[in-house]
Amino acid sequence: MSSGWLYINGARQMGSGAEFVSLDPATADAVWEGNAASSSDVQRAVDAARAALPAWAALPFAEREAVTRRFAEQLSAHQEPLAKIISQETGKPLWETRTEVATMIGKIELSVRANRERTGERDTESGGVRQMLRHRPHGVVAVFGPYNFPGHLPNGHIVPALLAGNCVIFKPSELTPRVAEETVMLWEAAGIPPGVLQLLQGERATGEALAQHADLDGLFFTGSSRTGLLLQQQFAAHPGKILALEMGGNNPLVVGDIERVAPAVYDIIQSAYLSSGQRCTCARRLYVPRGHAGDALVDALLAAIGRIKVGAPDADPQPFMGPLISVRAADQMLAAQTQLIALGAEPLAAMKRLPWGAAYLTPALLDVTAIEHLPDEEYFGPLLQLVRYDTFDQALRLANRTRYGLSAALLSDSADQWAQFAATIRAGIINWNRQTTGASGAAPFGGVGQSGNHRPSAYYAADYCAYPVAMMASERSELPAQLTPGIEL
Ligand SMILES: NC(=O)c1ccc[n+]([C@@H]2O[C@H](COP(=O)([O-])OP(=O)(O)OC[C@H]3O[C@@H](n4cnc5c(N)ncnc54)[C@H](O)[C@@H]3O)[C@@H](O)[C@H]2O)c1
Ligand SMILES: O=CCC[C@H](NC(=O)CCC(=O)O)C(=O)O
Repeated sequence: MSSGWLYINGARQMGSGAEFVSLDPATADAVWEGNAASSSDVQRAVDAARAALPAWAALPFAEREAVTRRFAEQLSAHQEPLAKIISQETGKPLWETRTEVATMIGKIELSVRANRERTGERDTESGGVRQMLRHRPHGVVAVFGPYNFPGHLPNGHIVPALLAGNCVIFKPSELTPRVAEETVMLWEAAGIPPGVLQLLQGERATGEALAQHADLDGLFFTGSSRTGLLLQQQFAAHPGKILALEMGGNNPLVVGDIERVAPAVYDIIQSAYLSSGQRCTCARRLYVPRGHAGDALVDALLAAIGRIKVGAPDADPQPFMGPLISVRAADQMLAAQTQLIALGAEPLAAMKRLPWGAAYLTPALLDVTAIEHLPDEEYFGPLLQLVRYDTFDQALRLANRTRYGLSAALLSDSADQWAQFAATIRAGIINWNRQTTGASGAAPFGGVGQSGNHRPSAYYAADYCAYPVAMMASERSELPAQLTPGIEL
């Protein structure tokens, strides 16, 4: 177990707030134990960031880029230990956390490219006037991370923010402090200057103290819509601060006209149960036509669900699904299932707790067709709701019946159905014959409705990390050939 620290002004130090612990969800062993950052720790971190900002922002881009590239080297050198730590603290199988670390490494190159392409410089001249486009960092920004990708998703804010010249205060999820600590150690080894990247561990109180700090210039958040909406309300009084919200989804997956059942079943499983259903892009609602073709698909899906391997994250051979992040999260999923059944859902495959740990659940498929008012909730776990439909138009209408709008996918052999789907569905990520999960870091990543605030991340993260400055410049002041009417000199 690691004895936890904060990282303020280039030094590791104990927090002076409340004690908290992070547990391995597979074994319930403590993984990290330490003290949260108190409001005075938050104050010291903000002061150190403010002091470090002028020098960091003034560095040539190439020098900031060099630090991020050294961080990528550190990640490569520590790929396997970091994957093991992520697996231990989240319960995700090792095969999956290895891809998470690989994605973190890939993020550096993508972010350098995105910075140049989306927030680079432009110089033109017209009639003796130079026109220049520059981008400036916002200043001191906070990054709040979720537990489900404790390495990759905060990294997706931190790397572009640092490249743009901001100083970052990182507040990871209280469920994954150990991963954050390890990541910051790699930044330290990469030579990040004191005050430029700091780590404040803690629960909600630390998050609130940081989010509400008067000297913060912005906050980049990935997490639940519930927390995101609270932050949105707090920031409403501060239009000068930048707020980027990447939030949840209640994502639909529609099955149209298909001939081959097996690839569709595979895509459904990858959509609904990947990461034990703990991805913001996971499909939560599955629309399948009534009739023989739909029945055959549901039968094949049920058979495949029954064969999904759930097991210890480090087991050999590897399972597809590990435990959920915590016993509490598993309890909440079981409660959601009970509630849906009480509303009229038919459990085709009921979610069950597995005997080898209270956070382990089997994947569920509930037929919710009979529920007239289906709750528009994100159930963040391995629970897929099946709706049988009569017409494709009806399926699209139902799919759009959500306040969220993150991801959506269509499984269909029909190009006409795809054209209709792509034109009708309201979401930031829309796929055809591909799973709803596994979005590309080389594209913008964000959603509409309560999934975000129109500041998409991934390739477009560069946009919210800097603001544009348009300049027009002449070497000296000149009188125009003709004065504006009404002026005499
Ligand atoms: N759209 C995306 O890119 C994306 C990606 C991953 C996860 N998510 C969403 O994240 C959720 C799962 O993550 P989670 O449970 O860690 O989210 P969460 O909202 O509980 O926590 C996210 C962060 O906010 C902090 N926080 C919580 N309450 C706070 C408050 N009142 N004030 C300030 N900070 C506070 C937490 O400590 C944590 O660091 C799901 O809803 C999922 O869909 C979205
Ligand atoms: O849980 C939410 C993120 C899921 C993941 N999305 C990305 O990785 C976006 C790309 C990026 O940020 O680089 C997914 O779609 O599975």
